[in-house]
Amino acid sequence: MLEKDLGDDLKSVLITKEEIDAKLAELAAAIDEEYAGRDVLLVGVLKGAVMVMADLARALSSHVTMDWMAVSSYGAGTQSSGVVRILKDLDTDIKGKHVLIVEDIIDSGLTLSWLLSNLGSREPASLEVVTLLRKPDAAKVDIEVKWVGFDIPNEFVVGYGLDFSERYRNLPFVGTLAPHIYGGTED
Ligand SMILES: O=P(O)(O)OC[C@H]1O[C@H](OP(=O)(O)OP(=O)(O)O)[C@H](O)[C@@H]1O
Ligand code: HPA
Ligand SMILES: [Mg+2]
Repeated sequence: MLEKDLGDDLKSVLITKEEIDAKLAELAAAIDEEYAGRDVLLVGVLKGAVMVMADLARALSSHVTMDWMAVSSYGAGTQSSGVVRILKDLDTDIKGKHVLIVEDIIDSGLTLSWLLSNLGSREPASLEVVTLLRKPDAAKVDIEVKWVGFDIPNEFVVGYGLDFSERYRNLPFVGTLAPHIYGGTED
């Protein structure tokens, strides 16, 4: 799957496109069951969640609407700064709506923890989270997440929406970055 001419930028493929597709179908079935007969507003967290949102939304049978929020805590680095900034707010008033936050990754959990309290204060009827990836060993805050695709090791990953300095988002799989790209040490 390295046909996109990545040279030696990647250390390994962690999750293949086929594994992502199968997992999203599984998550979509569980989400459809939970929201049966109810409208759900999917809130995608830009930019990383674009691929998850696009593929998950198409796998759902529920009536959904979509909105987007852009926040940033990483800038160009590989460590969360912990300081969350709103770059784009929702267009929708979520009061009384069933809101499902769609994320690509929960790493330290700081972004999501902040989002949950921010969106929670807007009085949605319900507020849940679906994330494709989570790094349990990197958690700095405890968050309850209803739907998790894959728990992964505490390594910086790219692809399927995830970037390093805005690159690699368009890879169809999730891979780990070679240390020489981000200045880490070989192991
Ligand atoms: O759990 P945390 O340590 O807070 O990290 C998770 C967040 O970091 C990434 O976003 P980023 O700020 O890099 O923006 P991007 O989606 O535009 O790349 C990712 O998409 C999550 O939103
Ligand atoms: O491992 C990661 N890769 C890319 N972006 C991220 N944002 C949080 N963690 C990561
Ligand atoms: Mg990023």
